[in-house]
Amino acid sequence: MAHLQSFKELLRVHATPFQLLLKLDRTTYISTSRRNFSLYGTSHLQKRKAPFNDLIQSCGKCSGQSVHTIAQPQQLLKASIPAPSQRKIPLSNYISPSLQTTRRFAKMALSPKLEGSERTEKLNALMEAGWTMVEGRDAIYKEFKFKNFNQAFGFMTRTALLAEKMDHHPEWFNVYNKVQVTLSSHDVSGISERDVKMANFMEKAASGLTS
Ligand SMILES: C[C@H](O)[C@H](O)[C@H]1CNC2=NC(N)=NC(=O)C2=N1
Repeated sequence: MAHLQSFKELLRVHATPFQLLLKLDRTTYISTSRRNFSLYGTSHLQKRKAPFNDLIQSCGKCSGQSVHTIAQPQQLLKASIPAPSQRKIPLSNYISPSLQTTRRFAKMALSPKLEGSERTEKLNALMEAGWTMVEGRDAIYKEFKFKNFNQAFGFMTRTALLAEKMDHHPEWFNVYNKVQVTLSSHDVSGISERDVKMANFMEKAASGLTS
């Protein structure tokens, strides 16, 4: 598979250095525009040297933020993606992005699958509230039981408005006063902060309504 050795190569591939989107790895993406570039990633500085560390240092603004911006185009041209063997970037990772694509990858990078102690802490709280883990996939489930259909549908309506705002949608089934909900983030094939946020919203929306 063709590999990109440097940013120059990427720019050659793309011909003009703006609106590039490159997936550096599972949780780190870079999108550039004519004026700057942004690194999307949850721990691009913590876990390993960011591929554009020299640019980030030169900017001096990044304090381990998840999104880092700004470099001048000429700096980008100088930047090279260090390519130790395991970090060669397949050309197939190069994505000529629509705005929506950029947003989608940013969402994935900024809200990856929950892991470690943060995951345990957040899921335990939801288990206390009656959520359960889904057998065979990384997802959470709860059945809400309301006084009547009206209240069940009102709950769904409020959640639907949030889902559209978050661009994050539940898998659910409603019959009369029951709403069975499964939450998972399809783009990262597991439970992310988005699912925790939606579950907590549902708990509040249902409080006082469930029988
Ligand atoms: C194109 C659209 O933005 C994506 O498909 C969104 C829509 N809603 C979603 N909902 C959930 N639960 N997971 C997703 O990955 C997801 N992605």
